[in-house]
Amino acid sequence: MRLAVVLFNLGGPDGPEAVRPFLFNLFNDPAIIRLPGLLRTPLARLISSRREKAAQANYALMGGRSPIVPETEAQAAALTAALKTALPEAETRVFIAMRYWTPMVEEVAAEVAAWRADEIVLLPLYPQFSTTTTASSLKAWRKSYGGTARTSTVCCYPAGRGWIDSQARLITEALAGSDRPLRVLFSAHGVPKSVIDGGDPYQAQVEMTAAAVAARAGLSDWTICYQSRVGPMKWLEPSTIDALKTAARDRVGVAVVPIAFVSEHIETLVELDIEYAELAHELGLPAYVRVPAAGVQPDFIGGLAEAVIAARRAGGTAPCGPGCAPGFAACPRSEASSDQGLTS
Ligand SMILES: C=CC1=C(C)c2cc3[nH]c(cc4nc(cc5[nH]c(cc1n2)c(C)c5CCC(=O)O)C(CCC(=O)O)=C4C)c(C)c3C=C
Ligand SMILES: [Fe+2]
Ligand SMILES: [Fe+2]
Repeated sequence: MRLAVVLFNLGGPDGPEAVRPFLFNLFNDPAIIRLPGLLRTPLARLISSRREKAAQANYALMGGRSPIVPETEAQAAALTAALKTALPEAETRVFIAMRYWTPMVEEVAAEVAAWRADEIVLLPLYPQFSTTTTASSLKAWRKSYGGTARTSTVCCYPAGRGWIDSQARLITEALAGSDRPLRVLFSAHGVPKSVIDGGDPYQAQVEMTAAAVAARAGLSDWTICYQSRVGPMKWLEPSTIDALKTAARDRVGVAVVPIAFVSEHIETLVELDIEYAELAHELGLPAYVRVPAAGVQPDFIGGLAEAVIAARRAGGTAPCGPGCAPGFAACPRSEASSDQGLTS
């Protein structure tokens, strides 16, 4: 039996010349800019050309490219090893499918079909479900995959055991290395507030993750904030910048946890490690510590393997645990439900 596990993430440019087309693909996604194609596509062209230089300068700080693909390849290798032990009877291959740059969902769907998988498990590397990320990737998959394999989908794992344990362990280690008490800032990628007002469960699931991690790690001083704001709309609040200012007023150092990311990329290595570290210094914060993303941390990889096994056992339906997103296109419990307005 051939089992294909497909890991979904956003992707990132693999060189300076890829920055503009990567940004174009992102802003041309109707899950990101909710306008009809006739308006969205020219707008995406305009925004990607306007952002190109500044974005290239940021990617230059990481050697000119995003590390998201090599980071995800390492996760795929670790998950392959975990699944070999857990499912010795299956011939398992873990694929990675990126939404906005190579290896793109469309080409990976063709590869999985050509490999003649008997079974597929779709596994987003987004612990919290959002229409802007998970639903967009799964929709692209469904459009592209032409094979006949029995498919199950993991919609999300905001309070999944392995995911929560990995975060609690990484935070505990970071706090133990500090000579003073720190406030934990759970910093999630923001989304426009209108997305949440439209029923997207992302914010509720981020809050669920943070509360579960805080309980598991026994934290007393913690707060949630949102980074990476783009454009003039109202985004989720408070911003991570405001949370840093509040910590400065309270004269407390911080440990920043990238609570919606599972690997290192521009949002952690540049925004958190350079931009916000500089701001923290300017604000005179007593300490600024950044907790690493989960990467190949064994609890996290073990949790992904468990999610694959549970999805298969459920027979084509996701293991809809606490915080799952019924009513959303990604949640197979509601496979026949509407598309959340993600028209293309
Ligand atoms: C939880 C994960 C993510 C959500 C939710 C999300 C929403 C979202 N993002 C943008 C715009 C940009 N995101 C960019 C980079 C980026 N975003 C995520 C994850 C989420 N995005 C990741 C993992 C990355 C890193 C990719 C990399 O190259 O390393 C970028 C590009 C960087 C930049 O120019 O700032 C943009 C732009 C919007 C508008 C949005 C919700 C509507
Ligand atoms: Fe983003
Ligand atoms: Fe679900």
